Amino acid sequence: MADFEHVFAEPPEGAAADWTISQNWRAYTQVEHATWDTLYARQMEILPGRAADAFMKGLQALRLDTGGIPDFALMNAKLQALTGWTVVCVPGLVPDDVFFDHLANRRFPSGQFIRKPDQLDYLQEPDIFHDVFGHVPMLTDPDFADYMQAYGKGGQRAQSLGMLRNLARLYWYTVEFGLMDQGDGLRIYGAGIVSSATESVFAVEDPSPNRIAFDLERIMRTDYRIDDFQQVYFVIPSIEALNDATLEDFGPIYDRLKGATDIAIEAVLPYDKVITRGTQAYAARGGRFAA
Ligand SMILES: C[C@H](O)[C@H](O)[C@H]1CNc2nc(N)[nH]c(=O)c2N1
Ligand SMILES: N[C@@H](Cc1ccccc1)C(=O)O
Ligand SMILES: [Fe+2]
Repeated sequence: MADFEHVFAEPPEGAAADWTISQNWRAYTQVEHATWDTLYARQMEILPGRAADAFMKGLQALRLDTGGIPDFALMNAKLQALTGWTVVCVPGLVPDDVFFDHLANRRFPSGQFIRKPDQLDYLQEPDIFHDVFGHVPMLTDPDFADYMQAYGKGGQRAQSLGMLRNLARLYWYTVEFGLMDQGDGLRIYGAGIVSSATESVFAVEDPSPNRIAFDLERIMRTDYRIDDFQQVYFVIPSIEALNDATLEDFGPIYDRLKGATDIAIEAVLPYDKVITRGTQAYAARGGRFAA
């Protein structure tokens, strides 16, 4: 991660001790506001029928479509009234302990910058479109709001126990790339998917990836890829069920994980509850680097 443009080892100049910076909303250019509008409009063509109802409802409630990059002062007034969460600005990826401290206090750290017009489809670091459009709607859901705070506290604990590599996979396969069985079909709730035009279609409809029922310990043993569409998605029955499954003390689970092997990204295990078994054709032909 060291060569990412927006990663720093200590709070950069102008940032507070908790790494927050001012959004400085007035400084965004017309091009930057237009980038938000383009990305927003594109997702609205794709997400109805694919994104979870909880996501669509949250998006509506926050009114992130009033033109341009949302002003956090206005957005936070709505969000805070709903679930007590606020969004704060950070210069980019922040260290894990800083990230967890924000979540544990119901503050979601969002990048301040927006992607350049030539990066609409792919960028490595989270920008304000991913962080706000992707993450914040779900924070209006009371159960999800509690889950994220619990994850922050759980992260602090995992870090002290040296188990962060395992716990980070839970975040990855739920908060970032989670699918939900909504009853009327498979739906997206993961921020990394809903903020991506291409993965929004791939995650729900493509025959390539495996889709496997949520299994906490299995997820914490499963590798993930950060550079392309996922080869496996895990499906929760509901946000409430996700919350229930993660309330238990992870101590004994961590003890078991210390002696367990990692599970390959494309593996399907005998005990997996398989929802769709993938062909893995997309990854086999070279993923996003395919000719
Ligand atoms: C697991 C770990 O906490 C995770 O990679 C964190 C690190 N720092 C971050 N910092 C920001 N701004 N946003 C993030 O999503 C994260 N993720
Ligand atoms: N229950 C977990 C904390 C946690 C909750 C929710 C998500 C992640 C972690 C623990 O004991 O460590
Ligand atoms: Fe994210």
